[in-house]
Amino acid sequence: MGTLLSGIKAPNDIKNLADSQLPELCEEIREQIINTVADNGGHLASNLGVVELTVALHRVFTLPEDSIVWDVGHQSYAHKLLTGRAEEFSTLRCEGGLSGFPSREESDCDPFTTGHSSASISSALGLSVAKSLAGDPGHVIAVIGDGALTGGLAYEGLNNAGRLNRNLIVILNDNAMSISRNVGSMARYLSYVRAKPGYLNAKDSIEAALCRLPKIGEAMASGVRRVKNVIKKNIFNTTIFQDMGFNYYGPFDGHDLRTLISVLTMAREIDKPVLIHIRTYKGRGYKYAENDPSMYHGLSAFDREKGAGDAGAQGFSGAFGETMCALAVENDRLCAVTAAMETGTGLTSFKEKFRNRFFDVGIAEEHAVTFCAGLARGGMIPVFAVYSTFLQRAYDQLIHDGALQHLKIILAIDRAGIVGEDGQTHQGIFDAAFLHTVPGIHVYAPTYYDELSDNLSDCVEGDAHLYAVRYPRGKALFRPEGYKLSGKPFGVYGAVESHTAIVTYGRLFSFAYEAMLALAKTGVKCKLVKLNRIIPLDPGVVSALKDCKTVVFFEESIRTGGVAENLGSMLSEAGFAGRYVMRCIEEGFVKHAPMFRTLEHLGLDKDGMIRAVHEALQPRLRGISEKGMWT
Ligand SMILES: Cc1ncc(C[n+]2csc(CCOP(=O)(O)OP(=O)(O)O)c2C)c(N)n1
Ligand SMILES: CC(=O)[C@@H](O)[C@H](O)COP(=O)(O)O
Ligand SMILES: [Mg+2]
Repeated sequence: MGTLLSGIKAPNDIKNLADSQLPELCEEIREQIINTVADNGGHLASNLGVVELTVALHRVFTLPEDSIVWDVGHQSYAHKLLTGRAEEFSTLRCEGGLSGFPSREESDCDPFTTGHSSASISSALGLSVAKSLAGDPGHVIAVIGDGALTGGLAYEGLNNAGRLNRNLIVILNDNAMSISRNVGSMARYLSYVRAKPGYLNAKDSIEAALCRLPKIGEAMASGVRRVKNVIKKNIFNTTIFQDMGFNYYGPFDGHDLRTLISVLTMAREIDKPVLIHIRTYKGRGYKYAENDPSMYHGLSAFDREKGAGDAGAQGFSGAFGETMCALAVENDRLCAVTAAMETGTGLTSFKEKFRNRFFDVGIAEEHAVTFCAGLARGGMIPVFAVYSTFLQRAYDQLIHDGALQHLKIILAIDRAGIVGEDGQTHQGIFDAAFLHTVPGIHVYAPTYYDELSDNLSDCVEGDAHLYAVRYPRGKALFRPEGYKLSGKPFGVYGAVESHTAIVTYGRLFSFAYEAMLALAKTGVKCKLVKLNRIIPLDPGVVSALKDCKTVVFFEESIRTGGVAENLGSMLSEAGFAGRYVMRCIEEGFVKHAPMFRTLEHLGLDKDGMIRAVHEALQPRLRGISEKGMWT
């Protein structure tokens, strides 16, 4: 670690450095971030883009009295390094180590634990109002990217904040990129604002004025007043932000420390909402990331000298993308919709081949579902490819705009289940539960790529209602020899006459099958029920299980409201008198760790399953047998 950075042991230590040392500090921060992400994986390009901004924020504001809310939070690495977490930074995204996102548990300089986009203005506004009510003078700053500004929630925040008579600073970090190139009218508008010549003149004169601003110290007050006056004269009056009640300043060079510090110092003094528009470059300071900011947005460990290789969409996402292309050739009504996750969901080749049927709607999951409703109403067959965790945003739209209208919308739910290093905010462990409450939906959980294709093509062919096909992050696991697609809602494998049953779905089937084989070798014969369609469950599943003495259900999902609970209640109604054990995710939030380590911890790997079956068969040893049917 660089010498300046290693001297920063606590929040606000940065204030002990001289102005002249700050560029070197920025270099050290960049080095630290590049090396750590090369070792551990993580979000590189976005973090490299905000190094100067972060340094400027920490120079001007005092944490934790003042609060910085990073939108999404994937760009908070420099902030971590400057708030007493430099020593532990090498543990970033590792099990037991620092989170890759802001985390309240980690530091009181992280006001919120975040990972989902477009929420910063709302939460910063609430915090600011609370401070005001409590008589707390602290400032609140929201840093939001141009990509995050495509999310509707951001406008709800802006709308609400516009009339505030208190200092609230929103920094728009405009790098013209979401994960892919930013899309939509707002992106176009920002590029217009950035490029408008009259505007640039104003910017130049503002910058010239700012350069004359004295150093922090005695002369600050008059300097700030002077700059405020100059800025007032040069303010660009016609931005949407100005119209919404914000004082708008910018766009400024977001890599120019002196300008940033001066503007922030000025903005701190204004008892109104202020929006500071800065232009930054994603990947700044690492040539590979500068050249391909999209690939370096978030990535696995790589060789720093050689850079990362672009593997393209692989695993389930790759299979989904290929299937979509194949289906689109046969059916010209098939459309693909993504909420700013084109590459992650495997839709790049669909976009290239079927440009007029591909829609990146920005980070706008609610809109995406309702937009799909419109497409469906107009006779198209929309497939919304979305990560499980982000679909949470669109619950009402599924019910009101989709299910109630009896429209055919297909959800391709990627990253369903444990996702690994992104951790708590990104685990896909809620959809299987909340989709139970969406009337009429059919949800499939393929274990293998050909099952995914089969399910998707059935949905495209099927009647008019909501469908979801949910599949995990990464690749398919063990496939039993001779395993064939059944095309049925469930299948029964192994010792079909046994009174001991394992039930599961999705990728856990692979582990369950291996567990079943291992148990058989030790004389414990089980049947294995694989659920292909998890909502609604086929009544045949109940028939296959109701005479069992012991049923153990493994589910990579939150227990409350999940498939295991639902099956339990169906069995109960059918008069099941055996022991029903559910091994699901009990804790609401599962921390970051490698995906398979997490499954192991949760007892959802092969060994965990073997243990659970043994325990279920010997309940008295654990002293829990008399407690009823469900455990
Ligand atoms: C609700 C939601 N949808 C999607 C994402 C995935 N996501 C994370 S960062 C990102 C792009 C953000 O772009 P921007 O705000 O401009 O930040 P940048 O990376 O460019 O600094 C996306 C789409 C998310 N975190 N939350
Ligand atoms: C910050 C964010 O929300 C995304 O960048 C997310 O981390 C992507 O996850 P995958 O790596 O699984 O595509
Ligand atoms: Mg951006």
